[in-house]
Amino acid sequence: MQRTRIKICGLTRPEDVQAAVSAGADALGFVFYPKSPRHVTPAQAGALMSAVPPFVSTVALFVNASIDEVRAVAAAAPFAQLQFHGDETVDECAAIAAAVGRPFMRVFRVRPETTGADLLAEEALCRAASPLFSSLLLDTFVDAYGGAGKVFDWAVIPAELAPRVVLSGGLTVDTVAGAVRQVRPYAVDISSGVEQAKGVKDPAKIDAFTGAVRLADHGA
Ligand SMILES: O=C(O)c1ccccc1N[C@@H]1O[C@H](COP(=O)(O)O)[C@@H](O)[C@H]1O
Repeated sequence: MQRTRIKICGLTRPEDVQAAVSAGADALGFVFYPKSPRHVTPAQAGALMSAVPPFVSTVALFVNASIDEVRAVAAAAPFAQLQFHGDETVDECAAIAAAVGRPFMRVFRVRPETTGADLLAEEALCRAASPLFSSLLLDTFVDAYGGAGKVFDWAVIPAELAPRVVLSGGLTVDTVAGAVRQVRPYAVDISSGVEQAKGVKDPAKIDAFTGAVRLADHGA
């Protein structure tokens, strides 16, 4: 069985980057949405990313940003992948990704009425739109866009889609093992669940989170 990849999002401090890397995170997320308490400037992100070792990926998260804003970040911070977490259309995601030459994840913010067919249709649309599309990231619909710690009903995820999705939305140290066992996603993504305060990560929670994922991967 494949191991579940782990993304830790919303890093703002060098010690939090170090904690996530030490805990074995596969990807680190940096938020370029000015309204987020986890927002970093391009220069701050460039400095934080310079401490990330070669085989750990970096993700730049945007909410309704323009091509020029994404270009400005790309010039200052060597991120590996984009995460579009707003109301961008699929074509806008594809155009921005092409402009900066990076693959992209597109968020689907799941509502109570969302169906499995909706998720499959969205993934097909993204694949058709761009060779740079990497995966759907599933989060819970909230007005504030993300990082809100809210869970959706994972039962909506079709079994055939699960191995390709990034599962997020209110995951915690206590719930992630159940999520991995139930959904078997490609990856899990967490932000608020491993914080001690907004924008400040808790190294013990990061360790516990990655440990819980690994145990669940091994059937424990
Ligand atoms: O982290 C943020 O502040 C944020 C802001 C705007 C959009 C998305 C954001 N984070 C992403 O939200 C989900 C869920 O986070 P949480 O674990 O429920 O706190 C996750 O994909 C983050 O990458």
